Amino acid sequence: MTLQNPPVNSLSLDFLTEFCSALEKLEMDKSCRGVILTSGQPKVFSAGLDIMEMYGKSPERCGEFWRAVQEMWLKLYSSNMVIIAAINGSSPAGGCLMSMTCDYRIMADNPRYSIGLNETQLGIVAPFWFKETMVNTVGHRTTEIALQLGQLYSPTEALDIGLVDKLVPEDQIIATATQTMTKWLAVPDHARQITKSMMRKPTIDKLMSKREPDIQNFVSFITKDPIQKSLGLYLSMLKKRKS
Ligand SMILES: CCCCC/C=C\C/C=C\CC/C=C/CC(=O)SCCNC(=O)CCNC(=O)[C@H](O)C(C)(C)COP(=O)(O)OP(=O)(O)OC[C@H]1O[C@@H](n2cnc3c(N)ncnc32)[C@H](O)[C@@H]1OP(=O)(O)O
Repeated sequence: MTLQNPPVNSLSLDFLTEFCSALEKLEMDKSCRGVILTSGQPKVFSAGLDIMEMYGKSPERCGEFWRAVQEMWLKLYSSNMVIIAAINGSSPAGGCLMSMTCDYRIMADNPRYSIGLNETQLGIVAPFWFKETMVNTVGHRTTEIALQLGQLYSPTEALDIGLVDKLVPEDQIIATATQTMTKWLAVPDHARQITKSMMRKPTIDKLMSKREPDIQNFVSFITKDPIQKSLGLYLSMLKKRKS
């Protein structure tokens, strides 16, 4: 699957809805056992959640957006398929979350790229299921530091902490992902799927049992004046950086 939402593959409500529907089709297609997730945009895997969906929007719209974010996470994290992230660009925040739901992460070895959960840098807080996905990937202590600082890691640093599994030159990323897929698909599906579910079920069940309160929490947090102000400042910083 190639992410195509120019310019930076930000995860808007429309994009998430289309993504989930495409993933569901593949999930139901018995001939499809694995997916390589990559970006069709230069330099960026995904810029994370579309900040415009969280800024100046009505509570109803924010709730609808958050349900779509939950759905994307649930579909990816609980997929029966092998999902390999070919991270061919920067992957902050929601982009990092998306990568962490995959079974294996291969990143382009380019020091200009970065990956991590940088929410605190925007004045917002990574929800418990973002946090738990990171704990399940890199461990508790590393997550504690990463989340409080809102740390973005270079590919080499990300490899060091286990946030990604392999670095390769960018032009070899799909070939490496394909070779890796062959190795993963050599394992009998049922045994691998049960094992994957055993590892991830507690985190998935936790969100499933708290979906509505999690949406309420998000809406009440994101619509607060100081949070809106932080997001506004961050957006203008992003635009200014360009000029
Ligand atoms: C106890 C209480 C607990 C309560 C908890 C409850 C709920 C939790 C609440 C909130 C959690 C919300 C979680 C959010 C997670 C997220 O994903 S937030 C998004 C974070 N993303 C970022 O910080 C990335 C920002 N972007 C960049 O750093 C760069 O754009 C890039 C990705 C590195 C690419 O750089 P590049 O130079 O190639 O591109 P530009 O910077 O020039 O960008 C082009 C264009 O795109 C716009 N843009 C970039 N990122 C986003 C984005 N995420 N959303 C929307 N728009 C984006 C940028 O502004 C440019 O626009 P233009 O100037 O109009 O062209």
